Amino acid sequence: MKIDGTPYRSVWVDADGWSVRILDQTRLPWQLDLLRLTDEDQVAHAIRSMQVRGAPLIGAVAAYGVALALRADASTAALDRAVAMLGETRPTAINLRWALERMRARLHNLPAAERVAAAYAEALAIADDDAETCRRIGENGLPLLREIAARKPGEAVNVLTHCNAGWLATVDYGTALSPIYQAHDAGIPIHVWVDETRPRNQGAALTAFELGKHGVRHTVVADNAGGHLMQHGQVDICIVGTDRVTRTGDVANKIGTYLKALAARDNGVPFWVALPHSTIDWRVADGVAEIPIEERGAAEVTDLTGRTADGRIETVRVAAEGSPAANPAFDVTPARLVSGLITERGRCAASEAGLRGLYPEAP
Ligand SMILES: CSC[C@@H](O)[C@@H](O)C(=O)COP(=O)(O)O
Repeated sequence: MKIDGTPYRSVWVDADGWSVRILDQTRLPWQLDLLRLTDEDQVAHAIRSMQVRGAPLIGAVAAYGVALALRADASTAALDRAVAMLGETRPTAINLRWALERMRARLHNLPAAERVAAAYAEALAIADDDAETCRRIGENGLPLLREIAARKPGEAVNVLTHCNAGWLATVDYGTALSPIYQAHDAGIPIHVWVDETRPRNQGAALTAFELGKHGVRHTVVADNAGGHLMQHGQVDICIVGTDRVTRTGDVANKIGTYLKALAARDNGVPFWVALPHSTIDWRVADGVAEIPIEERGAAEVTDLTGRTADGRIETVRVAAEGSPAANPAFDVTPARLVSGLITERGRCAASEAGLRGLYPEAP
């Protein structure tokens, strides 16, 4: 996708042919900082600190982290160490484990001398796969928006989304935002309600930034506004991304997603979830009981970061001094509240039968 006319992916290999470049998402939307990562510890730090975030993107960046680790030591022990260390960086998004397992499977049986080149090739294949997958998710979600547009000629289709499931969360195009970009490019009038997404404000900072750069009309709302908007007929459809979908169709996503699904159900608003194949955890059946939910630091809740009037990026405390805070970063929306899933292979019911219909080869 483009920023001010320049095409970007969210991760790429530098012109030097080996170091890894990312956009520092902790500085967006205020500053466009390109970071250069040169070893697996820097990659782990980038994922933990959320300089890169979003389920598909952290998988792709971790894959490059394995390639960087092997440059220093291509032994099997080093490969296993890098996979284990990078796999510990964030617990909820299954894409991380998916990408690392794919790297390990590709590299384990190769002679050490062949591993570095193969690791870069595999990481690129993962990145390319994600970009193409997300493009297709857009194609498969587009008819939903077209149908709504056909029912209200001359009026904008109002979509509500939570967190950032755009190109910044993937290698390119995004998941939930991909159909929105395709609809906008096809001339369908679209307006997006962007949940701010406390505590880290991925909606206000990243989704609003992306949509603005693409020229998509949008409005940032406080997280708690969604129910009211739905009651008043101002939301035609909710589309969100996800960090892990169980084989039965339960959906883990950024904290607050579940409440939006409840409000959507109460108001008869369709609630769709967009995901790539790498987000499905075929090993898990019960999302609420089995998906690990990341607990992040209290400071993300008690403090806010933003730009001052004179252009400095500063963090200020908003909670009362001394009050403790809890920060569960994800929640699980049970499949029964999900209208359907949008994947690169098409749309399906949020159920084991629905998913297996699209992925018959799954374990
Ligand atoms: C295509 S991204 C889907 C999800 O990863 C996204 O909605 C989300 O919850 C991201 O959480 P984050 O904590 O910012 O990594």
